Amino acid sequence: MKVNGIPYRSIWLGSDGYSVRIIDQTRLPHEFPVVDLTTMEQAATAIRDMWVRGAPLIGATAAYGMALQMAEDPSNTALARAYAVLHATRPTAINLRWALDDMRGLLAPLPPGERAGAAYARAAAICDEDVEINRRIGEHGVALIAAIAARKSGPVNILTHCNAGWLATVDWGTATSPIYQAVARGIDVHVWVDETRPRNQGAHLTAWEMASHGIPHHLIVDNAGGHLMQRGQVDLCIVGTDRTTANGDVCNKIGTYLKALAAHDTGVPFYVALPSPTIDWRVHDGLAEIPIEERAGDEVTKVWGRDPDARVTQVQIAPDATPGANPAFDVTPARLVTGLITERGIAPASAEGLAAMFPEHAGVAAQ
Ligand SMILES: CSC[C@@H](O)[C@@H](O)C(=O)COP(=O)(O)O
Repeated sequence: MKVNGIPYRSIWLGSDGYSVRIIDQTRLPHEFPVVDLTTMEQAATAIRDMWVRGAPLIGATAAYGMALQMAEDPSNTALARAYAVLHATRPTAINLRWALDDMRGLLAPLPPGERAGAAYARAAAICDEDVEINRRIGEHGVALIAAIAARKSGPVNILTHCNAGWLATVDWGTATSPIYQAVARGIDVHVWVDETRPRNQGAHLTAWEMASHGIPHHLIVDNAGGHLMQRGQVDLCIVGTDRTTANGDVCNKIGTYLKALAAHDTGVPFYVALPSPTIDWRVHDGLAEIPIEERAGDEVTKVWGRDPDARVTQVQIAPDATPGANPAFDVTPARLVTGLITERGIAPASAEGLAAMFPEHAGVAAQ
């Protein structure tokens, strides 16, 4: 997508053909710093410390992390270590393991001398595939928005949680791709952006994306969604996911479940947009089986922002003696999900729905 008229992806290869360029998302929306990653360890830090985040971008960064390692040392020992270090960065998004398994499966059989070239080529292909997948998610999802627009006057009001925008993927986003494509088709949309405490990905990232593209939007506190749904001010919810089980349970940013409950109670359609690498075909019970990342408590007790002197600073909002508890994701059971918007079409959130959409995985899912 464009930033000040210049097209960007969220990750790309440097002109030296070796270093990997990312946007340090911890500094948005106040700054737009582009950072060079030149070692596998830096790629791991970028994922762990959330310079890059969002399930698809975590996977793409891990793929390039493997490539950086192969350029430095293509030995079997280094390959195994890179897999282990990158895999340990964040536990919930399945795209991380998907990308690492893909890279290791490609690289391990090759002679070490061929590994760096193959790794860079595959990492680039993973990025290109992600862009195309997300473009197609948008093509399927925009039909939902167009159908609502056809039967009402005024804008289609869409609520989204966290950032499942282009910054969370390589381009387009998942939840935002239908929105960008609706705007491109001239459909009148308005987006309710959940601030998404504690890290405020909605306030910092989704709001920035919407503002950058001139898309009408309002930032709302996480607690406002249910109220807006009760009053008929939300036509549609679209969120992303970090891991979707073979039976359609959706693990996404903390607070997603509460939005799904409110949507269910008020009859608002609740859709989840996902690229197929976000499906964990081996997992059937999201609540029991998906590891939920526990992050530092001070992400809850402190907030980042820009002060009146334009300094980006952190302030404490809780007493010194109060510890924060910070589960970063929750699981929305499939029964609360209206549909899964994938690159192949919109699937019912069920084992049957997903197996029919992706029959090549049905064998794994049944095990
Ligand atoms: C297309 S991104 C889908 C999810 O990764 C997104 O909704 C989300 O929860 C991101 O969490 P984050 O902790 O910022 O990595």
